Amino acid sequence: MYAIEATGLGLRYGNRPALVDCDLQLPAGRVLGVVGPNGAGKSTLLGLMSGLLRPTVGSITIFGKPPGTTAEQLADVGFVAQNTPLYADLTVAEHLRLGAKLNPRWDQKLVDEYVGRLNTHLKHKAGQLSGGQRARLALLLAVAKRPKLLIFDEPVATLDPLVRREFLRSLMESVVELELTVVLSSHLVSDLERICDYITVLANGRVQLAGPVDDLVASHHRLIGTHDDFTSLPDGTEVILSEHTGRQNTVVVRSDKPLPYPTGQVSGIEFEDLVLAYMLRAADASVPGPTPPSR
Ligand SMILES: Nc1ncnc2c1ncn2[C@@H]1O[C@H](COP(=O)(O)OP(=O)(O)OP(=O)(O)O)[C@@H](O)[C@H]1O
Repeated sequence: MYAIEATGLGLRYGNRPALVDCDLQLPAGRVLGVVGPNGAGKSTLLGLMSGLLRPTVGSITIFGKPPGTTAEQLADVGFVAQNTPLYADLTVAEHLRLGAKLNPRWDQKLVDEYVGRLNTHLKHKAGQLSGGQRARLALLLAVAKRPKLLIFDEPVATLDPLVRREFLRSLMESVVELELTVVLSSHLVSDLERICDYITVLANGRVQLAGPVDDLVASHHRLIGTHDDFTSLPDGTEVILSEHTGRQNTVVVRSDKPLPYPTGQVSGIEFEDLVLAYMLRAADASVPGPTPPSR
């Protein structure tokens, strides 16, 4: 059974589609990064996973059950919305007491162990905390409810690079120690590369690319040469992006087979460039990009 399985998932706000025909399969214990430009549908997808939103079409299950339908299912999912929402007038201690009251699986032992890492006083109000302290408190509240799936919408967007690194490190520690499945959205592709083993690139409300990071990186290549070098590509090669500078032609292609070009003309592609290639293709296209088969 997958931790998350979505088939033909879609959601419209009125007449306006925000997410179209989304297929997704994420095994348990994995970390999925959801990336895409503003308005791509990331928050919509995460809202559907958490059960805050209901699909207009298609289906989604979390550990085999529709999200947000039973108390047990709600306890399975920890969701931290954009901007790590906390109660500004409540202290850190009050947040933790509230969490203990509201969550049947609350892990006080874990809280006692982790609370020192918040780097703040328990009497401080959430409104007085720095972005990094808020993010760490939101993470602690989310993991202490002992969910099986942890969902973060843009958890690090407002943090400086050092705090971001520290926050992501804490997150990864929790993932390993508590055997969590995690989904997080971000514009910061380099952060996602550090911690994700699965990726979904969204643009125009559609999945442009999805699957295990290592497989996707291995099946994409960069070709560099003149325009004439790549007029006919081997069967099964899909052109993702083609760019020209002067006489030089740079082409990003997808192919599961080795390509018959000399070293120097063909090379691997960095994760960040791969994601950007799909985002650029979707931005350039007058029609929405394809929804590739999920793995
Ligand atoms: N409550 C809403 N009512 C109407 N349209 C909405 C609503 N929420 C989102 N949308 C629209 O749905 C589309 C997808 O929005 P969504 O918030 O999922 O994108 P996103 O990728 O999370 O964007 P961002 O990176 O800016 O947070 C956008 O066109 C947005 O304007």
